[in-house]
Amino acid sequence: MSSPHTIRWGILATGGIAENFAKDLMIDPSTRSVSDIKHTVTAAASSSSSSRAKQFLESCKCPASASAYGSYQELVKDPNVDIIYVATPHSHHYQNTMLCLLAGKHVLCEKAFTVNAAQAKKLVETAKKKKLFLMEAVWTRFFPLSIQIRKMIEDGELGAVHRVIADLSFGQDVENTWGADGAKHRMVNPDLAGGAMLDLGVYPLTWCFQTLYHTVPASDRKAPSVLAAVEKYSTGADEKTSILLTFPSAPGGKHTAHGIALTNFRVATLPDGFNTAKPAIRIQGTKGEIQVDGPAFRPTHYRFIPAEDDLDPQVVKKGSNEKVREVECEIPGQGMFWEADECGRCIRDGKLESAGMGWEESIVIMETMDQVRKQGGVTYPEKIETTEYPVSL
Ligand SMILES: NC(=O)C1=CN([C@@H]2O[C@H](COP(=O)(O)OP(=O)(O)OC[C@H]3O[C@@H](n4cnc5c(N)ncnc54)[C@H](OP(=O)(O)O)[C@@H]3O)[C@@H](O)[C@H]2O)C=CC1
Ligand SMILES: O=C1OC[C@@H](O)[C@H](O)[C@H]1O
Repeated sequence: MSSPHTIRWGILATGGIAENFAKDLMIDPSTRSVSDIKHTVTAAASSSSSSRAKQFLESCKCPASASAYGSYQELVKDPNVDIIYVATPHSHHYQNTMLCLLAGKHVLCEKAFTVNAAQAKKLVETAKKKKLFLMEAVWTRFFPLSIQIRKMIEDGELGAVHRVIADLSFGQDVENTWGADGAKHRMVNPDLAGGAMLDLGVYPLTWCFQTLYHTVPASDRKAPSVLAAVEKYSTGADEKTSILLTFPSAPGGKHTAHGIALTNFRVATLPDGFNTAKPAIRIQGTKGEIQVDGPAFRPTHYRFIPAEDDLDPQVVKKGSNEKVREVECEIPGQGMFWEADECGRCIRDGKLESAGMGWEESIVIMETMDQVRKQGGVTYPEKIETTEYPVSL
């Protein structure tokens, strides 16, 4: 057996998700039955200070040899780094990712990829030109659960898929309840491209796209039409966003399908939290339905409910459907290592983009979100919408 390929990560920013990601990189891949890829963290950078970066590396139990930088500019020059994980707020993804690419580093950039589609296209153009790997960090797509569900759809187990309903809502009233500075929190602060859609809505959109778009042959994929209802906080960021997508060419035939993506900061997907075994996502086909229990970003359980032969609504049936299949997909850690493994394999194999979260699909999703924002009148400051580089934020 050949030895595993080791990928050397640099972590750009030291906030909440950077910590989860770096800790996942440190988990032995054999615990998830992976033997071809290994990860190490060789550097981290904080825009506040090198001591913050050092403290971060220590708390994530990264190797003692890892370098701690007090600026992102220093990190991108480190020759011991292969790929950089960008974990800043949405507003900064374009500038930070461009910095890495222009310095010759591969990049995994947190969701939402950018503020708008124009920025996403520029990053892709740059990665292509510089022959570098680039991927939006939609970790959920790389869970075995997501891969299994996409395969079931591709294999026709659901028949013709006509509707997907997906929700990720936190009833948190962020602006008013997250302390005196609640309105400045990255989730609702327009200066940081906050808002329910860019922060949470990407997950219900991911479920609509990975089931209704990704599962049809690439040559048949067509962008959906978009209808949105959007309500805003006093900050100007969206707090309730409901999106109705019509996909012209859905899996299982040449029919249309509706994708309904819901996100909301005032009410939760389930009022009793995320632990209840209730669906946050429903994928409905002519042969049956898959229900995925929430939360939409890190689901661990789904059930397949085959359609009854007799769907006559006049016939009232009692008792349980014995053909229902419950599937538990355990996650040994936070679950961010699967997207990291994908980056490692792509870099090892000289691929610039991942088949699981390809450039074109990230761009189509950003275009969808551009349309939602336009319909809902959500705007962000020009300096974070621009494709100019460099811009100081
Ligand atoms: N995949 C997932 O499950 C999750 C993804 N995310 C995504 O990750 C990104 C970061 O989110 P999260 O870690 O929760 O955010 P945090 O606020 O916890 O961290 C963001 C970090 O970005 C850096 N930063 C640079 N400039 C700024 C600025 N002007 N304001 C605030 N922070 C700045 C800071 O690090 P430093 O001082 O070290 O430079 C800061 O700690 C977002 O894109 C979010 O959507 C978030 C949560 C979960
Ligand atoms: O990506 C995310 O998923 C989990 C949420 O807690 C977080 O706010 C969001 O950014």
